[in-house]
Amino acid sequence: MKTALTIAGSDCSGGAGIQGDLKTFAAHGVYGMSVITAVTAQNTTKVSHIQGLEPITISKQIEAIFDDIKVDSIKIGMLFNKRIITAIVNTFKHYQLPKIVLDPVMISTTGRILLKGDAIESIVKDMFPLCNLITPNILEAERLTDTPISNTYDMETACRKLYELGSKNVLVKGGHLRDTACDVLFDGNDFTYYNHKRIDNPNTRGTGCALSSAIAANISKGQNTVDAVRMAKDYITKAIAGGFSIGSGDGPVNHFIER
Ligand SMILES: Nc1ncnc2c1ncn2[C@@H]1O[C@H](COP(=O)(O)OP(=O)(O)O)[C@@H](O)[C@H]1O
Ligand SMILES: Cc1ncc(COP(=O)(O)OP(=O)(O)O)c(N)n1
Repeated sequence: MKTALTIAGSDCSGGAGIQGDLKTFAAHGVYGMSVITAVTAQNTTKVSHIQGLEPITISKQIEAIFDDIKVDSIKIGMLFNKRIITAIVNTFKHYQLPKIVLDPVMISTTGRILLKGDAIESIVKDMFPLCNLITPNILEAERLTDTPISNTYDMETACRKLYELGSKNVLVKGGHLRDTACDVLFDGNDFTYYNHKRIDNPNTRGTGCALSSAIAANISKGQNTVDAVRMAKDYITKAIAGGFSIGSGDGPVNHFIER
């Protein structure tokens, strides 16, 4: 059995974060494990509370897993603050790491800050160089490169700038562009474009989490990065098409449809 680990925040409503990641791993037939960085109280309309965990609690979770179990890939999501990032990076130093897919989660679709300002610098300096792939959305890529993005040409420019920050591959996701859902991958030499039709369904909660954990699951199963992203993009497209309403705000993507 292949394994995958998510290091992320808990979303009690089950659409994003740890809960969305574990559903994605299960749908890929990969054994999922989790290290929780923060507990959020959120639903389809808002994030009402966030409690970052103490760094020691995060380090101990990582040690418990790596001291005993072979980890075939890691997905990293919500990191929340600088102390948490430092704890993870310091604990990682004791282990041989598999490929890491990092979704630099900064803000929820419902508008709540999920990464404190002073933590952005730490992610870039300490985390990006450890990663096989980073998967910023348009807003995150704009923030990280300080450049506006409105089309695929701008996405390529952002990919080049982000690549210089140390990750081996960069995927800029186009879900927030108006009339396309094109994602752009850059490996330092070549671009790969994943161009799917935009789906008209507001129930897209957890798309970024599901995409990055699907990529990690595919890497666990031995896929290279280009194919892992292609398969994950097919997965998320179907999951968005099947997204459903469960509350008064936008609902989650669907991990349970026939594929
Ligand atoms: N309406 C949509 N139709 C099709 N694909 C979408 C749609 N919205 C997002 N996606 C895709 O979902 C994935 C997550 O993208 P995005 O929404 O940009 O990330 P995030 O959830 O981190 O903001 C990407 O592959 C993106 O292209
Ligand atoms: C705990 C937690 N982590 C990440 C997110 C953001 O999820 P994402 O898939 O990027 O997008 P939305 O669900 O916000 O549309 C989150 N909300 N909570």
